[in-house]
Amino acid sequence: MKLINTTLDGVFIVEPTIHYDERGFFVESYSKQVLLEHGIEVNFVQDNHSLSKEAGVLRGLHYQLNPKAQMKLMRVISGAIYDVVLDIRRNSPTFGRWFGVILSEANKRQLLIPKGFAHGFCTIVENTQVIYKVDEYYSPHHERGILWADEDLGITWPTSNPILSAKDQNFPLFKDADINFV
Ligand SMILES: Cc1cn([C@H]2C[C@H](O)[C@@H](COP(=O)(O)OP(=O)(O)O[C@H]3O[C@@H](C)C(=O)[C@@H](O)[C@H]3O)O2)c(=O)[nH]c1=O
Repeated sequence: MKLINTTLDGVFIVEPTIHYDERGFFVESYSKQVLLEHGIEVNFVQDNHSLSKEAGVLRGLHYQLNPKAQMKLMRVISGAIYDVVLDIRRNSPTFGRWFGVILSEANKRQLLIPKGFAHGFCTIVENTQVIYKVDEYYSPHHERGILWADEDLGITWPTSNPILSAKDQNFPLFKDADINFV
């Protein structure tokens, strides 16, 4: 398992070593030790699992405000997503910049997302299942979002006509978003 830097400080692609044999494969899907070797100390407390039935389901962009902000470790166990993070740390040199990567059942890549990022993904095949760890419990009171299609962000999603929840259709633009990360 190795961690690959991205264009956003603190965001890593986690590339597992996949051991294929005649039975199938074996992979270490999480290693606390590997994260510690990179100076990342995290206590994951909740695992989430979602199914998106169609290609073009877009969930996001989501975050929880401090003090309930979440680090997330995303992976895909069936299908594929385009996974996107947006830097919402006001004093960051990359504030307002985004990064995207394909996570799939086939590549088994994971995305490690620190606190201070909004996050969303769009499925690129049907019946996509995503599993992720978070280090803070769900808190509806701290839940916030940013409109996925905000032109100021310039995110190149795989579709211009995604399937969205009612909640995700009504998030504010980035410039109006409620953000308490420094
Ligand atoms: C996120 C979450 C939702 N729920 C409930 C609330 C609601 O009734 C139902 C569906 O919630 P949502 O519509 O918010 O689910 P979803 O749109 O999949 O939300 C997720 O999107 C991705 C992009 C993320 O980054 C996650 O942190 C999370 O915000 O599940 C929980 O019980 N616990 C949780 O941790």
